[in-house]
Amino acid sequence: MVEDILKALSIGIITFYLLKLLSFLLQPYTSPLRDVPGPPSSSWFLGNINNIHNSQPAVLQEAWTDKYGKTIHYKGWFNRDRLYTLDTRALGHILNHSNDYFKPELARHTLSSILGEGLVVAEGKQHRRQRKVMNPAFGPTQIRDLTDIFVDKAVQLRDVWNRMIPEDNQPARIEVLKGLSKMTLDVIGLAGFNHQFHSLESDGSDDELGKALRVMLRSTSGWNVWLPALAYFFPPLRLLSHMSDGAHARKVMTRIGLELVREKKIQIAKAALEASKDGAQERLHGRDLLTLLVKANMASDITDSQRLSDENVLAQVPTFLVAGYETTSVATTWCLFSLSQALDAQQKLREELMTMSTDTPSVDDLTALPYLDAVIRETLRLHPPIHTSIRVAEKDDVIPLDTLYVDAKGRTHDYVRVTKGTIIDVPIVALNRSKELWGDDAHEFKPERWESVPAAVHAVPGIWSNTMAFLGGQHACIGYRFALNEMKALLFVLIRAFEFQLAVPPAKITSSVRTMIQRPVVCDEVEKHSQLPMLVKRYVGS
Ligand code: HEM
Repeated sequence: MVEDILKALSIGIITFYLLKLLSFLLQPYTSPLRDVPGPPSSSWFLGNINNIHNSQPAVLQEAWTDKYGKTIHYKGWFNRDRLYTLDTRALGHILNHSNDYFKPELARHTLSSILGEGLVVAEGKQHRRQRKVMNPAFGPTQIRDLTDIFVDKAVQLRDVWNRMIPEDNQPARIEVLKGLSKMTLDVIGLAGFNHQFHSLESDGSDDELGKALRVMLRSTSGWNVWLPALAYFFPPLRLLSHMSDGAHARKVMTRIGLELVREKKIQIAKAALEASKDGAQERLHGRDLLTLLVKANMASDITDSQRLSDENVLAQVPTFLVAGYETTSVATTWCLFSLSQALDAQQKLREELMTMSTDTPSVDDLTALPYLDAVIRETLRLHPPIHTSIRVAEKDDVIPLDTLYVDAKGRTHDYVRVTKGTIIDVPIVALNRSKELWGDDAHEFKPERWESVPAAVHAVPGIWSNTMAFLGGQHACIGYRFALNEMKALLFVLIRAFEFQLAVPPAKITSSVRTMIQRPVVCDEVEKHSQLPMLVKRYVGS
């Protein structure tokens, strides 16, 4: 009898999984996307994935949309249909219905094995809860309070580069990405947790948290992401992934993160106690993101059900580090690249910055510089560090379109239908460079375009400046004000101090492929990974 039940149960389970596998493999024949125009597949196993991975971000997709229209489908793994659209209405729908469109589970699993269940990984109710408690720490007033950290660290970087230039001011060859990365790491350490990485002074090689971060970042690229991905499908492999360097680094980060969170809690409780004794205002002046987050989470005006668990608070430590440091250094590096290709713009910017009589500007000084603002907007439009995002439909849905398409059977549609499980690309760089939106010069660096932008770009569903650089909707970048102020401080200090030229012919600079972040690479030195060698000399006036 028991044997029969076990047998029936096994057959049931096997049938269930076989049916699931069959429906997975049959998706190309059943998907409503099959009649949407799109390129032919290159292989049954990889679909068009390899073509995409072997080309510069969005270049291939741009050729497809030129040929087949704004809304297309292409083939993913096992030839499964994926949706790709530049239609701003469709993208607005996807980004603003974050309960119906999540990050794919595999991506979240891989990310959570590195970052924990922080804001980047959380979805649905959990995401809303985390975001609500975290939003105040990233408000305009709070970021304004961090400006002196941005400026001090920019000045420190300036002094490091200054020492590399000979006295006779012959241009020094400086790999600017390295210095900018050290600067942004020091900034996120101080502004994020009041932690000193000291990477600009001593390479930070002795700092335990810095070491752990470097290992964790290595584990987010190349072959290292395959182990957590495989462990997702074959759970026994999770034992192996627990023994990896990345897992060890995560343990270190958890331990240090716990100490930081505990420290902040004690400080906050102490400040509250002192205030209750003498009725004075709370005296805690911690302005770093983690203090503000812990404080918001302990506040009496939120209910227990809205409070984050210690584990969720802790997960924000690697989340801030990973989300906030490389994105900003890469964006500033692309800005220096663009300014080295547009020397008139570099000089115009310098002249504007020189009108300020201070070396250490306040946030109001930085905000009062329109050309600086335009240069940053143009950089993030043309070189958004994150080039594409990705979502999966959590339910069958009908996505409205602004631009109609004609399907393979000659029928016209003003919507596209997706079924649960369909993967959708969210094009960031492709939309930022769309000629239809920005005009024929969309691929050129022209800060002047921000004096009057085309009306069409108002339809872009991005949170900032009619671009997708920081995405839009409920998952839009929480740190965008932080990043913009940091970039402004860096450019203010560096462009006033130095003149920048490329140290290699511009045609040799390309963008990394197969990486989530678009990093500059010298095409015949790929073994050195990302870098931007520049010739830097002091600006001595004209
Ligand atoms: C130029 C610099 C930056 C760029 C271009 C950038 C871009 C982005 C983008 C595109 C996303 C959405 C990712 C997705 O959902 O697929 C995002 C999310 C996020 N960013 Fe940034 N970011 C930058 C700087 C920062 C900084 C400085 C911080 C923190 C100090 C930060 C923290 C975050 C967090 C926590 C999220 C997840 C938000 C959520 O899902 O609710 N970012 N960022």
